[in-house]
Amino acid sequence: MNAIETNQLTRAFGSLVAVDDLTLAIPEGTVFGFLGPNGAGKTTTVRLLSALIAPTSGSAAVAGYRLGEQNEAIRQSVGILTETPGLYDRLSAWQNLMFFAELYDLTAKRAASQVERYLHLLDLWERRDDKVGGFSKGMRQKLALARALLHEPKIIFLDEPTSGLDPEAARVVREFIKELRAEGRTIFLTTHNLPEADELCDLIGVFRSRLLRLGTPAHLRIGMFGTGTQVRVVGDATHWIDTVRVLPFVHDAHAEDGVLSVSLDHPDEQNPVLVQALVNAGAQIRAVEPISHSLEEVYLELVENERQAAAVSR
Ligand SMILES: Nc1ncnc2c1ncn2[C@@H]1O[C@H](COP(=O)(O)OP(=O)(O)OP(=O)(O)O)[C@@H](O)[C@H]1O
Repeated sequence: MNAIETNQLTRAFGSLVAVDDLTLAIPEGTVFGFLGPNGAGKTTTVRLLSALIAPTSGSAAVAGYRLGEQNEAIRQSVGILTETPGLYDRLSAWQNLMFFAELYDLTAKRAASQVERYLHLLDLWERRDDKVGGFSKGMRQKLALARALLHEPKIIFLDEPTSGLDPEAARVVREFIKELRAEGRTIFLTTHNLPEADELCDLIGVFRSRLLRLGTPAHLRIGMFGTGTQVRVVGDATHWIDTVRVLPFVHDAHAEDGVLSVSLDHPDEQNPVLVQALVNAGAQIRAVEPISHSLEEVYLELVENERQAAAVSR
């Protein structure tokens, strides 16, 4: 089943269309990375999907409930970690969570057991009676995460969950996200941290008012840049360019610093032929590796292409 489905979901603020015709399906148990530049409409999308604001047009189903018709059920099924978690500095960690548990309508007994569970899970139990005003940014973030989870939502929206955290605290949050996924929950992760998205996400949507691309990190890489093989050779790599360009499956090749970069579609089958051709021609090979592009390169290329296309159509 899909945790989230949208169909031509659109939200305008006056003449500004923040979310334009978004059609998307996110299967249950997925970590979905929602990437886009500042002002792309990501927070607006999260607010739409958690039934905090209404769409201008289009439809969506969240946790199987229809947006607009079953909003209360949607709110009960989702947990949200926003960029500015409103915690009460004068209350202790325990009191903060108990306060929010009551807002979620948990019984007093269940609230206490859930608060205890998440304080333990996020390693805040020893600090439960300390006022949150004295907490570090990492501790606050963990507390805000606990708050989003108290009612055991099936779908969790996380807006920049590791932003501003030191590497150790960020790692704790990332590991926690992996545990949530292992429990079968769906995570909708908004982030500008592309290596983090690459590490965590099963599916990625690149978004700038409209959905520019949707796919697994690997598919996005191949879709943007194709596949390729790097061959490191002894001596000047330009010497072997013609040797590989004549191979029928090679789309293109170039050489730099003793490395031949060869664009081809099926490395598993074609690398042995490529290597054989080079050896036959007299090349001495140091290493053969896949060409890998970072998600950051893919993202920047996509957003830049879209910016140029928008400029041309104006
Ligand atoms: N309540 C509102 N009234 C008017 N305009 C709004 C409102 N909420 C958002 N917008 C506009 O919609 C656009 C998208 O904003 P949104 O906050 O969704 O972007 P974002 O992708 O979350 O940005 P960031 O990465 O900077 O957090 C922006 O131009 C913003 O100014």
